[in-house]
Amino acid sequence: MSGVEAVLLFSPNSSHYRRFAEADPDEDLLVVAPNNTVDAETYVELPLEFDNVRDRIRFGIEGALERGLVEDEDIVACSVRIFDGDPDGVVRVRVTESMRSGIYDLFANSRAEPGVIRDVFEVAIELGKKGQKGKPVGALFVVGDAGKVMNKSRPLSYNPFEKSHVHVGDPIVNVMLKEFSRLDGAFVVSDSGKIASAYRYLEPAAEGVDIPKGLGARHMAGAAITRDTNATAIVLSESDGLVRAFKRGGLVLEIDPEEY
Ligand SMILES: Nc1ncnc2c1ncn2[C@@H]1O[C@H](COP(=O)(O)OP(=O)(O)OP(=O)(O)O)[C@@H](O)[C@H]1O
Ligand SMILES: [Mn+2]
Repeated sequence: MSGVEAVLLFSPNSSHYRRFAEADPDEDLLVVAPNNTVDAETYVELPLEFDNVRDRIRFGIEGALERGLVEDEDIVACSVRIFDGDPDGVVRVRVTESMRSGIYDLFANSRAEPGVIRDVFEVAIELGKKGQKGKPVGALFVVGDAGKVMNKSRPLSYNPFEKSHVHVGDPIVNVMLKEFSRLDGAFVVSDSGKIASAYRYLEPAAEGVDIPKGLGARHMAGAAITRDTNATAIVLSESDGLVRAFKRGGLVLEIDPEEY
């Protein structure tokens, strides 16, 4: 394709991929898909199939940016599926540095399953939009590496999820999470999305944790537990209404639920 820096093929089938690869062997061809089924040389993992084309493209480009495969101001062509079936559309996009939101890193490189991160993230966004009965509410979700997280925390109250085998993403669970978010402490969620506990008081070591000044104890505890374990923390702030994610002891994402 002329006038573009690279061609991004979103979830191509093998004949589709071959057609592009043979048409112009010198072209920078990137495959963006959940799995590299076509054995592409340059491949960006898409941890989730986004239904929305705009989200899918933005996410794929962010992944390519993270990997240094495209850069600010590049014009790229994205071959994507817009209707059902095989890729059926091409969208030209100007890559901008602002596409690097942190979402890609959050989903692609977390220990928990990407779908679990998404489900928890969506609960936090929804809670942030609506609050609890119209009042702003805060919440702290610690996702992944749950055994270690449990070892570095203690219960503030009885655990309503004890012996239950419920998972995030289940509509009834979302109602429960929102209900329990009025109370203190953190939710602990396993790699596969099982809710291990509510009302956990986190006791991680806080040295070496570097988070923006002005954030309080909830954010500090959330950030610190991700340095002490391989968990990801998703925090909704009661005071400023933002959803933040922490990994490896640092802030990776900050989003206003109203704009998401
Ligand atoms: N170590 C901890 N483990 C679990 N939950 C905690 C911990 N520390 C604080 N919290 C929870 O965070 C709540 C708010 O605390 P604080 O106001 O200090 O946090 P914050 O970071 O300013 O969050 P917000 O922006 O929501 O006010 C507490 O009421 C408590 O439920
Ligand atoms: Mn506070």
